[in-house]
This record gives sequence, C-alpha cells and structure tokens, in this order.
Amino acid sequence: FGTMTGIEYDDFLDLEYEPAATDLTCEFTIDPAADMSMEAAASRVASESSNGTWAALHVDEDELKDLGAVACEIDGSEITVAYPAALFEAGSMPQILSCIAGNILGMKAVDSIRLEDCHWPESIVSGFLGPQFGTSVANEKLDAGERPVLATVPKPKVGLSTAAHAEIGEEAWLGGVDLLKDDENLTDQEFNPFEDRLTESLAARDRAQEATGERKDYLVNVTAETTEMLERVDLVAEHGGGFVMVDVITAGWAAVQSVRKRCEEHGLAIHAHRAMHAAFDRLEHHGVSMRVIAQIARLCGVDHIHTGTAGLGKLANEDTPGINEWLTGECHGLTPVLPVASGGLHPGVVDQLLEALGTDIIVQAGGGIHGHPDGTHAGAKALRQSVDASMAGESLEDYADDHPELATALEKWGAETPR
Ligand SMILES: O=C(O)[C@@](O)(COP(=O)(O)O)[C@H](O)[C@H](O)COP(=O)(O)O
Ligand SMILES: [Mg+2]
Repeated sequence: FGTMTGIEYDDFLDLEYEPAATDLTCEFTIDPAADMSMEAAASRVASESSNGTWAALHVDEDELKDLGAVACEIDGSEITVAYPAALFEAGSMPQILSCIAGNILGMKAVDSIRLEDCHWPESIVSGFLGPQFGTSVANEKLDAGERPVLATVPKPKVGLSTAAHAEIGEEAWLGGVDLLKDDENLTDQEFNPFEDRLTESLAARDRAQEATGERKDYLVNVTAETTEMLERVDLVAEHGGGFVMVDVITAGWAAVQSVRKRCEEHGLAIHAHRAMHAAFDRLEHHGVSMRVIAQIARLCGVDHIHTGTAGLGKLANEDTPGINEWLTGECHGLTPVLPVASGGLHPGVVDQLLEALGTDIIVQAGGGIHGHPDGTHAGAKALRQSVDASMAGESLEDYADDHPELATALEKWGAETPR
C-alpha cells in the first residue's frame, strides 16, 4: 500500500486557490444553516459536488486520483467553486449536472443554494457539439434579413384538429410570419396526430412559400420517449421539414444530446422550449438559474431557446438581456444561439421589446396574433407591421395610420403587458 491520506470537508476549502484554465468554475448563492459558517458550508458544497462525503475518509493516495473541487472564493453569500476537468466525463451533460447541480441542492448544511453561473473551460466545451446553425437560421433557412424572425403558436394550444392547425398556420404564414410552432404540450394526441400534423402543415407551408416568395418553416414538437423522439426527427427530415422543437427540460439533457446528433445527420435546426424551467429558476435564492440552463442548452446544441421578454410579457423571467448576451457571445468557438422572446407578446409591445433585446431574436406571438379582432391573418400582418415600423424607426401609432391591421391591434391591446 502507498501513503494513506485523510479526506475531510476542510480539504475542499482553499481561498488562496487560483482556478486553473482547465477548471470549470461555478458561482453559487448559499444560505448556510443556522449553525454553519460560510466557510464550512462552502467546503461542503465543494466536497459533496465532487468526490467528498460527510465522514473523514482514509484512502491510499496511489489508488486515488485527486478529483476534489475547491471552494476558492467567498463574497457575501456568493461562493465560487473550481472543479478539475478530470472530474467530468467529456461530452456528458447529465454527469456534469449530477456534480454541480446534484445532491448539494438538498444538503442540510445550507438552507438554500442556487447555481447562478458557470465559466466553461475549452477543455469541457470541446466535448460538446454545440448548435449546428444558431443565429444563422434567420437567413440560412429563412428570409428574415435584418429583422427579427417571427413565429406563432396556434391557439388554443391543444384541441385543434389537424386541418384547423394547418389552416391557422397557412393564414399566419401568408400574413408574414416565418415559423409556425407547436405548443409545448402538443405532441401526438388523437385529436391532432403527429405525422398527419407534420405532413399537412408542411403542405400548407409550401403553398405559403409559393404565394409569398419567402421561405417558411415549422417548429414541430417531437418531444417523446427518446427512441420515439429520434424516429419523429427522422420523419421530419423525410417529409422535408427544416426544424424540430424539443421540450428540453422535460425531455432531459441526455435526450437533447441524442436529438442533436440525429439532427446533424439531417441538417435540422432545434428549437428549445423550456417548459418546467421555472421549477429550477423561479426562486431567487434556490435552484438553478436560467442563465445556467441557457448555457447547458447551448453546449448540448440547441439553435434557439426561450429566454423571456425583458418583463414585457405574461411570464416572470430573469435577466433576459444578460442571458441573451451570453448565448450570442464568444464561448470557445461555439455557434451563437438565437434567443426567443415569447409569452403574452402582441404588436403593441414590439417596439419596446426590440428596444430592450435588439433584433437578433425570434418574436413568438400566439394569443397576440390569433386573438386579433379580425383573426389570424390580420393578426400576423399586424405583428409584421409592428416589426417593420420599429425597423424603420417609425412609431407604431404613426405606422398604424396606413396599416389597418396594426391599428386594430393597438386599439385592442395598446401597449399593455397581459397578466
Ligand atoms: O403556451 C404559452 O404560453 C406560449 O405558447 C406563449 O403563448 P402566447 O404567445 O399566447 O402567450 C409559450 O409556451 C410561452 O411563451 C413559454 O414561456 P417562455 O417563453 O417564457 O419560456
Ligand atoms: Mg406554449
């Protein structure tokens, strides 16, 4: 036997430690339990999320590769933990999350803990495919030019027949929308089966492309049990679709990585819906931030992901501009992701939305199009007009003077944020 060494919680705290370039560093907000100091709590976070446990261990140094993380910074209730790259399996997001967002979120040593941010080293990023198209879909697969890509979800979100779904899609595409999108809970139910919906919607797409001269496409929801989901991805390619949509949180990151591989073979772009994200990120002091969820999604290879409306829509969300900046910024050569603003949007808030988030986004409106007093086609035209006005630097009110669909929308919704 070689030298026996002891491993205990204190070994995972070193405030002098400078993270190596190959370390993954994570920032957590923690609230230590009543009888626990920040230092003690921080060391337990680093220990339990790498290779430590509560009991002092005696191990043979020759037999053990030192994979311990280090709590290396404490700043108020914020701590930074550095993880050696060798702790992780290259290219496996579930394994990484089982470390940095695993048991530690349930430890008694802290009353609450939130994973706020990660700094991903090249050594880890290089193990992931990243997005295939990302922001380039706007002009590689569509004809958006400088303006935002426009998308719509037929409403009501479920219950429509296949024929009604495709017809609404055609109306919206003809009105100026680029992408038809399934709702997060529409998959392969009897009232609107997956393959029928796919073929009829793509046929409507082709007619709308013919009529408008603009490329259009369909974000069809393939979310299902993984092998079934991969078969649906193949069906989309077989029938000439260019995109798939996945509920990334409910399907799970392992499944997302499998879909990404399959989409590489077919040249399909992936739209990530984040249903259930609020279970992780809604509370400010506990869970996993949307910023980290967005980072995970980019590494796993989605091309678009919902990131919120900068407070203008119906859903609570955090720091959309900051998250979008990370998604479109430099990260060891990863393709930038196209952020999606959605949830309670309508033509009356588009100017403020583009002011807050810029134009390299997807703007999705469901109720904001299909709730238009004159119906889907007029609703789609009104949304397109609101974008055209903003791109031209004209106020929505002035532009509405000779664009009746927009005028009707402003009359109905003004610039209100629905609740
Ligand atoms: O079901 C809905 O509510 C939506 O289809 C929007 O519909 P409306 O356009 O009719 O509001 C989207 O799923 C949400 O935007 C998702 O939230 P987020 O984008 O925050 O992930
Ligand atoms: Mg929805």
